[in-house]
Amino acid sequence: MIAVHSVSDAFSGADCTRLLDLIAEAPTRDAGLVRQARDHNLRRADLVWLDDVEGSAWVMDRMIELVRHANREVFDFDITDFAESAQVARYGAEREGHFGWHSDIGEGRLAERRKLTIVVQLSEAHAYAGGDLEVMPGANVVAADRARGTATLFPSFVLHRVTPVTAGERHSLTVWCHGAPFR
Ligand SMILES: O=C(O)CCC(=O)C(=O)O
Ligand SMILES: [Fe+2]
Repeated sequence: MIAVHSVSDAFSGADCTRLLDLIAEAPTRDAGLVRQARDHNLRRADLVWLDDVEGSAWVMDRMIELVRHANREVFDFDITDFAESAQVARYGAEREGHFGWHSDIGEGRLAERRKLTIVVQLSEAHAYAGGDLEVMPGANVVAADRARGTATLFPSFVLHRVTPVTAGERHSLTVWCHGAPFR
């Protein structure tokens, strides 16, 4: 089923703060830890992979529970694993952080097996202007709920984007679920 599914309060405000604090403490000078997206026209964001962040295992535990429910109730996809690290992205107004229209299913051993994408809003909605996550499950564009702690789930093949941040900064958590290719 092609759907955009929203779960409010997937994370509490305290959870969001705890995760952002972990990221802030991470040794960002380690070149392997904070990576820049390569094509700056498509994407401008700073990325941290949670696999590199000590003490963040609880985040994936929560995501697994969330997906278990959502997949049973809404998607019913064949999901077998979480083959990639979760990612925290920061989109800042200083360079109009954004991510153009794209599908998460791409070339590559892992990206081609993506089935479900989950994005959690880690910032307060009023902490930034622009920075809307927009999803296009059909002819219409659906704007994700900006409320902090809300999780937005959609099939990974569905086009989506993050509009440029024009003030403040937006943090998001993205997790992918994997399985046999769609057929
Ligand atoms: O930050 C977001 O809201 C979306 C991130 C995204 O689309 C991705 O990492 O593929
Ligand atoms: Fe994406």
